[in-house]
Amino acid sequence: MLSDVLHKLSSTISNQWTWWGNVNNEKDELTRAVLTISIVLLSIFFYLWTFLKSRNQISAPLPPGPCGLPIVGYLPFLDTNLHQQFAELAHQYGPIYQLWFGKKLCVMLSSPSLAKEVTRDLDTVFANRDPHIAALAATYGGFDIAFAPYGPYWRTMRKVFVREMLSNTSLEDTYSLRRGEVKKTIRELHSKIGTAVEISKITFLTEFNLVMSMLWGDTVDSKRADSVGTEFRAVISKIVELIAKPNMSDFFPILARFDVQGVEREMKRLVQGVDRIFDPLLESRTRMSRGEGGQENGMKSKGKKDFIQILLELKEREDAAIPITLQQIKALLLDIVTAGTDTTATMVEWVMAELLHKPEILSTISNQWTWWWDVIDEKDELARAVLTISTVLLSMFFYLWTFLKSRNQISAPMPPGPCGLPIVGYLPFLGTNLHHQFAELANQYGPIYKLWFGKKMCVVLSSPSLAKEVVRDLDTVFANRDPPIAVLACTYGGIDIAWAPYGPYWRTMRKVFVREMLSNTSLEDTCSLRRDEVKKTIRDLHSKIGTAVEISEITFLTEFNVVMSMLWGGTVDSQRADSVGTEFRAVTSKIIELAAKPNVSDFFPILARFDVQGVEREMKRLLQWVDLIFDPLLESGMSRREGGQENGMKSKGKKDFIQILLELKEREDAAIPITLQQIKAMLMDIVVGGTDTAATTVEWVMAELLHKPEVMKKVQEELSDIVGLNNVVEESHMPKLHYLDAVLKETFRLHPALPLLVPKRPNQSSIVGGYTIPKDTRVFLNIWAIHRDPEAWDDPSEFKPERFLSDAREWDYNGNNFQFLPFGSGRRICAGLPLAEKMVMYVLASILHSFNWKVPEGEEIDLSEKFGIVMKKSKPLIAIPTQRLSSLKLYA
Ligand code: HEM
Repeated sequence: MLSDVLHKLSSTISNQWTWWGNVNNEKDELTRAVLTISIVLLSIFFYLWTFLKSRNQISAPLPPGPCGLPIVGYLPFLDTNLHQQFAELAHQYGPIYQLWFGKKLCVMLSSPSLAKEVTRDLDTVFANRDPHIAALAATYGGFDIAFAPYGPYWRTMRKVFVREMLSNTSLEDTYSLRRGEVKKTIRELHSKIGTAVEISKITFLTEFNLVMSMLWGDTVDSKRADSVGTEFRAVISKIVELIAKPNMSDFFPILARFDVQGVEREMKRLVQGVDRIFDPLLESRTRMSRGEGGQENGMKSKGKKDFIQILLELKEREDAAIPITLQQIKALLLDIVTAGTDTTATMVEWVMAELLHKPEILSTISNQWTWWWDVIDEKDELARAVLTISTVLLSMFFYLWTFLKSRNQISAPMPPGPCGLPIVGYLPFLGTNLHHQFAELANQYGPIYKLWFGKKMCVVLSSPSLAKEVVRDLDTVFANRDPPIAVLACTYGGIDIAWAPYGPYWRTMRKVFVREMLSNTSLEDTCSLRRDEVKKTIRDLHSKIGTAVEISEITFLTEFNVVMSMLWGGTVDSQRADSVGTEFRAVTSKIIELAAKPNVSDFFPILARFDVQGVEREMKRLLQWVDLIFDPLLESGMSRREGGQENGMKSKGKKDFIQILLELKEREDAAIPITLQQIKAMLMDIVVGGTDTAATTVEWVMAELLHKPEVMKKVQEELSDIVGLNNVVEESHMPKLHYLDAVLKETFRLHPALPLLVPKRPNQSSIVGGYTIPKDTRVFLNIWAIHRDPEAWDDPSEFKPERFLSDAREWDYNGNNFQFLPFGSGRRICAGLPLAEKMVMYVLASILHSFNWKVPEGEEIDLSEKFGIVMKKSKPLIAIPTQRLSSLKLYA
């Protein structure tokens, strides 16, 4: 029985779980039941284990703090003046201590150095908010600036606010409005001379009118503004009071739905009050902007737009990366009006109270500051304006930080997606062609959806706009990789370029590679090496004229030899290179296949140590094999250095890439020292990543051309025109081969070498397409689906190179057009791009110019795909070359 179960377990895994749904006899059913129970038990064990482990893992202790009572924690001991109570507790427990408020752990910080740690050193980690239920209700669900989660939405809102309302120019343009308001207050106070006035009321109204006039220009008439201001004052003070009120629902989420203290209900009532004030003002403003009232905006006289006008315009823009709704505008207004009025008014009241308390200071100030009222020149006016603005800004800043308590809470929902089965998630339903299956799921669930692979959450993105969000707007967050165990095994623990975590190590490795191997000068210096390798291929093919050749074998060897000669500067002799290349091809395709194979160790970390499928073991075996190739080559590189013959490109006084790497390895002063293993990891990237991708691309182009003889004819006509039948192709011809370039681009569109790019892993939770993607999720960008999106492409499944010629848009490989990303985009875009483009074009042009090609008799071109990290043809392409150029000399 046990052996039966184990047998089923292993065959299950290798068949990727498809039998799960297709049991056809009782024995199978029994096995399935036993398997399910084992998985459940294993998972429980696993959860217990991870829980215990995570408890033991936290190396620094939690801060000290008072114990409080069971369940309610410190809540029953809270005073009304929290800030004073917290300061007293800090005397007892130190500048950092913890308190439990029900189920919520709170940490108080009360020293400048801790403030610096949180707001400077760990700024991005602590930049999130922890809005109370009351705050969420007051801000239409956290849509304002102050409570929005740290991410692109917050960034957009804040940018709009700071740039449009608080830029130097806007502040200058609105100076007269502020002056008008202050003058009005002085006039009003003058009319009350000798009678008692409530300072906060006067200051609130002044600040309120000031902010309102900056928002609305001068479209709200002053009487209406005053009455709105009085209403607003009452509402705002209640809102601010409610936000700060300890609320059971915040500390016991289970009680939240009952709203025991009625805080949420009361807040919603207040927000309705705010709506009653804002809605008519916004409606009349919308009518005005549409020209119904004739007057376009409140600052028309100066040809400027007031802030409301700008917000309303943003709302109407359909192409905005983050569209703004009316509710979001209101949330923003509420922030500005609340932060800009109550805080400032309160500060002024406090200053007045202190001054009245200390009459001697008041008299000094009134003597020194009389100019505040009696400005006599422009300089004074400017100083007064700057001071007023600084006070407003400082107060707003103060307000924004008052409610700071960090927690990684994101209010957007999780993406939709299929449920899958308990524990194993969607794993049993995975097919062989993941990119096709992902595209079908996108048709069902939309361009962003989630899947659970065991314990691992994956998100698949399949639209240009989502691609943009991830690789442009949130590039640094998503620049991390999520290497599977198999990949870690073959990259010496992820120390190569492609899988290294985003950070200084990756940056150094990538910089060394790009600067030393792929700079324009290096590419020029190595041009003759590439020419020699391509000539060799042409010679080789000529010797096989009339016989069937496997295209990918030829192209792999060519690309491999090109890369190897660039690395070793032509020092590896050609026969040795050819035999190494043939071995390498076999290993490379196994490595790439294994790296893409679903591995239960990745999805159930508890099983990783058992390596149930043997993927890790197999990968390590392949790596030993690669070591057997690289080690002697590296040793010969080292002995060349020792033996005086510095490098393979000595004749030109240049260093080959291996020499540069070996030199770096010996440098003791390097910021990030490079070891031999890191050099080998980088070589793996270059050789494995650079050859198979390029060779497969050439094979796809050839397959499409043999499938469409009319396109092949046009390509060869262009070659005859540009190169001439009496010449061989040179790299210098490439910029003129426009049609071949379009053919290559169209092939990349239909058959991108990496259909899901390299999976990304966000280093913090973020919102993409309105959904939360939690930290450490595995994120796939399905560029295969994007490249065939009918909304982005006409006849998306048709091979039509002309679209890259006739379309007025600029097409390149730099990842700026999010409809077309064959090399990825953003920081982790393909590092070998300049070489890849050169090599693929050069090899293609050469074999298409030197030979005519046909498929063997009775064979048909098969264009079906086989998924892998690199997407291959499911059947290798076989074709027969015949001589095209007249002179035999051109093949020598
Ligand atoms: C037709 C040829 C090639 C294609 C289609 C291709 C495509 C790609 C893609 C899609 C990525 C991942 C980008 C992302 O995740 O956004 C990538 C990464 C990479 N490629 Fe290429 N590549 C090609 C050739 C090469 C060559 C020739 C080299 C080196 C000589 C190379 C070196 C790399 C490296 C080092 C990375 C990792 C970059 C990083 O993570 O910073 N590639 N490539």
